[in-house]
Amino acid sequence: MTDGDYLIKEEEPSNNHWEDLLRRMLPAGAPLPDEDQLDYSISVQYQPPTHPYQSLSGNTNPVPIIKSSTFTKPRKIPQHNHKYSTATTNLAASVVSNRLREKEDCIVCDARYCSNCLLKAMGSMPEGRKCVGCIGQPIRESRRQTLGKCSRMLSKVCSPLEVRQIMMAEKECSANQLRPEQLVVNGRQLQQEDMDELLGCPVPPLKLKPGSYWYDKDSGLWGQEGEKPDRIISSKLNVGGKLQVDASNGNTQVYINGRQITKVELRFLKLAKVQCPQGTHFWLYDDGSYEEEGQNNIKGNIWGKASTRFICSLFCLPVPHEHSHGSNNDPSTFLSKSMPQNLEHGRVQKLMLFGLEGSGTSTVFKQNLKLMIQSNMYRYVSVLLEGRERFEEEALMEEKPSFSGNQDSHFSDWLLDILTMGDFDNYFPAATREYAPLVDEIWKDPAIQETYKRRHELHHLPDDILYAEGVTPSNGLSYLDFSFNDRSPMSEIHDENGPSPLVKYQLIRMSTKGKPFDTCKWLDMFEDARVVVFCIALSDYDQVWSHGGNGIMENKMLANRDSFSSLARQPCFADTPFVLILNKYDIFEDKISRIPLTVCEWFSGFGPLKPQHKQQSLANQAYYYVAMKFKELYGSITGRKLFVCQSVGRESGSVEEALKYIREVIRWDEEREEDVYGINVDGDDDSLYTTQFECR
Ligand SMILES: Nc1nc2c(ncn2[C@@H]2O[C@H](COP(=O)(O)OP(=O)(O)OP(=O)(O)O)[C@@H](O)[C@H]2O)c(=O)[nH]1
Ligand SMILES: [Mg+2]
Repeated sequence: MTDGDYLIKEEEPSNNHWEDLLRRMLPAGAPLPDEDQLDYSISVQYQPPTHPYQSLSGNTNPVPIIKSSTFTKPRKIPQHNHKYSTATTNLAASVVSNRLREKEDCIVCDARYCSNCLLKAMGSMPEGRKCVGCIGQPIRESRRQTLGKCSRMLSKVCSPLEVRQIMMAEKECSANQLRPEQLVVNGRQLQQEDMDELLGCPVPPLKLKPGSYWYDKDSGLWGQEGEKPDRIISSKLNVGGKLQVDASNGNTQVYINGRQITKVELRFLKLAKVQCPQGTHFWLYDDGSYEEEGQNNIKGNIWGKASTRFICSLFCLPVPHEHSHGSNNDPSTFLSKSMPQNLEHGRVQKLMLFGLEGSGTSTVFKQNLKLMIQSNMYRYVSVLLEGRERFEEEALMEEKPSFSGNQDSHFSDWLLDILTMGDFDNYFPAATREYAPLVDEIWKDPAIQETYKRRHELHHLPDDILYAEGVTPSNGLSYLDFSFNDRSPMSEIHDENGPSPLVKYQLIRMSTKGKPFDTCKWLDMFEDARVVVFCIALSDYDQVWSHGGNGIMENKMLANRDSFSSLARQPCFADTPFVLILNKYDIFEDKISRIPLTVCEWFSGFGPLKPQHKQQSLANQAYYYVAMKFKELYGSITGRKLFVCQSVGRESGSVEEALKYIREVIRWDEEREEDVYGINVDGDDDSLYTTQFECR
């Protein structure tokens, strides 16, 4: 973008929309910062419009434009200054300004374009996001995952209808499809007509990558050559060669439709109470009914019970497509759909959570546990149960004493029983169940503990299981994995392939029991943290406490401040963004009218403005002030920007918003990194991110 572009914009009629929007987002009573001071990295509770996407797209000029009259000479708009950041509006509010800086790239040659050049370079996009010169050419394979997923920038440049058409074309036009010669099914390379049949069937294999696959025409089972089944597609397609007995590399001597099944499938069959001694040959039909070869007697239906579908999820085995069997509302369908997705993509973002005692850090952590545990609990359970079973088998074979040793607890047997009895709905009726006690109980099971001790022998076990090595929650360190299961209408306007892969996050809770961070040698272990989250109780401003139990009483907010500065100075977090959660907003709100904020000497400069409307409460102003104090402090130590949000630890919704805010911070930081590494190629010196370092 050139200065000329800004000149053009400056001639446009001034648009107060963004100012109004901003005013509503800022803490009530806070003055609209002057243009050189704009800084929205403070989250406030803001009610977004009901249709955030529409509210942005309906605006012909959604990017905030600063009135030119205040500039002495034409100059670049300091984009970084418009960074809205509210926890509650991860779309409408937080993204407005950096949209301008986004780039769209060609899915063939990777050339990148800013929003001004995009339409010129790509025209009407009959094959999706390709430069005009690249139309007709095959896409870059690495871009296949993103086909049909609208970027935020595109959704800004085009109308929703256009976006839909472009995305549809991008996904469906023939030039962008895999080419037949890239696929081998049951040992035979595909021809165009095979491809047409495979991709045109009612339930095609989604997200195909070039490679070799096996396909069981009778049941519809489909997998990668040498692997367990990965999904169930339409049956009876006339594609590929004959299914080979060793297609999935199984060694169980149990066969389904002529294929020797894998160990995990056998385990599943056993849990589903299917009798299958070695040497059994089954016929499995596409409706899930099965019989033993030559017996002409249907024995049951594999997918019939919710419990067996659930077990499939545990073992990452496919279940029939929801359109062909089962209902959308069935929780097990939900699980089975979401779970393999989560497992496929391994990147974990570590969030370090710190806070002095009593700041509500544990509450925030536990809320997150309740809120966010989805697939990970199942992953842990499944891997541990699997491991436990394996060790038990080995113990039996080697005639060692019983593996589980302790007969008192049979929790995992109990869990398996629930699963196989089919009444697990009583135990897991909804996705929002409180899993914490369950996790705890599984954790306490002696056999699981034993399995955990031998976890190095388990291949699929994530190394981050439940609690860190050698440190238990009582030592002040615990962690949990979660992912966000919400869908942003902006980033995924329509994705008929189902949800895109979820990013996994790991919330690591540290308690230093008031010890200064300089003395914590193990902090370096977490150098790769993606974000440092520091939790402070806002209501601490009038509290006194004894730091580290040394008997010296001091104001707790000052103790928080010192602890926070000590953390900000840690070299291992020199490049890690910091988010400050100002917790216990409810108590703060209640207290602030009775006890002035100025009782804390650090806040002696606080002078509330007279509220202009009802919602412009004193608490909001005081929150804003406290946030600014911490931001100044952080800026003076690190030269960087601190992100701040508020929360009420006891309210799960509030904690969820705070976590979403943290996710936005990670995204911004990622975008900033991209720019630091010079990935933007159109010569646009990007003030958004570079100046973030300068911003105080
Ligand atoms: N009213 C209110 N109470 C809260 C809030 N967050 C936490 N609490 C309560 O504050 C107390 C302290 O919270 P904890 O979760 O133990 O926080 P912590 O002391 O930092 O964590 P530990 O050091 O592990 O004990 C608990 O009684 C919580 O229920 C909040 O936002 N509002
Ligand atoms: Mg506590």
